[in-house]
Amino acid sequence: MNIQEYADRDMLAIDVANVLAGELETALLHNDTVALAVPGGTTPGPIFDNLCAADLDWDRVRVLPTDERCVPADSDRSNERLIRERLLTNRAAAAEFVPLFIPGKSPEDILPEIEALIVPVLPLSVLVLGMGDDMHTASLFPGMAGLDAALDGDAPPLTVARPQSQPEPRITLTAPVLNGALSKHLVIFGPKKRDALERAMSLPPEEAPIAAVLDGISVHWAE
Ligand SMILES: O=C1O[C@H](COP(=O)(O)O)[C@@H](O)[C@H](O)[C@H]1O
Repeated sequence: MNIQEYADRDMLAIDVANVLAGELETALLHNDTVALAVPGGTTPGPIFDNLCAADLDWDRVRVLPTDERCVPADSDRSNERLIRERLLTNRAAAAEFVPLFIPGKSPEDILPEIEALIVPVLPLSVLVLGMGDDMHTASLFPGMAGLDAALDGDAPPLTVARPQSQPEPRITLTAPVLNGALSKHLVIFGPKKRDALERAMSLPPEEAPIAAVLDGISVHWAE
């Protein structure tokens, strides 16, 4: 794991977007299509605002969320909504979005359909993760039912998460898909998350799920 510190959040957003664009460009040299998985939540918006302008063959890029909250796509809690509004715009409007949730059915019922969409785009070429103060990443939450199975190296690519701390169920990529990415980045802001990450390093992944994906990851941090 390598931790890069930035002077401020704006600098981080510009630099990380450049790194991601460079990695996507390289991946596109070697593949007809490439997959970029990105988080939702409050952290990645400024990176998306920069990345969406990158001069890439976006029509060969498949963009998917690392996890989705099972809410309507127009909800302000929808990760899809954030990605569509902040990333799939400008030049990146040509990219194809691959959803992790389709409203109207229960998450368990929709899972086979979503898996059939996701499996063909794997492995991920580029992965960006966020992390909560509680050390969850994607929607792999400490203490949630099914966490051990989702962290297992033989886990199916997706699982339904019902974290007690959250208002809605989630669908999330599992540890083997996250760890199968050719390039992995974690973006965190503020001292609380920095402390949480440092604590996670000495905790088992069942208590600190972020610990399951730190091998070979580039961490980007700004105050
Ligand atoms: O719920 C979620 O939380 C994490 C962290 O979000 P943040 O708001 O603290 O940046 C995020 O990475 C994940 O995609 C999201 O669904």
